[in-house]
Amino acid sequence: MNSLGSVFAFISKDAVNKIQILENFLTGENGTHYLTVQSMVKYELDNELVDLTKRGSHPESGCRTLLRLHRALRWLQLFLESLRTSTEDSKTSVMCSDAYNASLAQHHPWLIRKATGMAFCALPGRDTFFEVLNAGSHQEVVTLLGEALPLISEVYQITEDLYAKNNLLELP
Ligand SMILES: CCCCCCCC/C=C\CCCCCCCC(=O)N[C@@H](COP(=O)(O)O)[C@H](O)/C=C/CCCCCCCCCCCCC
Repeated sequence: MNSLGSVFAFISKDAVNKIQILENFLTGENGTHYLTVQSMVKYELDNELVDLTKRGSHPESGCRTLLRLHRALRWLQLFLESLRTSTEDSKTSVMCSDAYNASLAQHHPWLIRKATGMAFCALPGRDTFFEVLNAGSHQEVVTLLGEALPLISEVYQITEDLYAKNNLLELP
């Protein structure tokens, strides 16, 4: 994302911050509980380490932090699928914003939605995206995406099912 320009810095900064929160749990004194998503959910729920209805004493639990990244993964899945099936005249800004509106947008306040919409207008064209992926010719990238997307879907679905089972999909 950094190679796409500074206008995307506020997005990548948020993603990096959230990954850092999870890495800190993993390397912390209770790190063994953070080796899998399943063990993290069990540990945090059993020990009342998650703010379930409103933000309180655990504003940055592993569960709520992963939930934000999980929702972003859905955006990525939709966007990459669009990119994979796109044609020469497809617009990345439209693909990106359609994917955003079908996923993350419903969880973001007005200001973030506006800022994100403006960032999408600054997106480079489809060819640049294929180059950014740095995986060979267009056809090779399309093949690679065809292999990667089922794995992204699987990861997404495992987390979605686990969070649904534990009523964690709307954590504040
Ligand atoms: C072919 C090139 C592919 C490029 C691949 C890029 C890979 C990047 C993958 C994901 C990046 C997006 C990560 C965004 C995480 C957002 C998490 C979130 O929703 N955070 C909000 C809520 O957090 P809390 O306040 O509750 O802690 C936070 O408010 C958001 C802040 C920033 C806005 C995030 C907008 C995300 C838009 C979707 C990404 C567009 C990327 C466009 C570049 C291709």
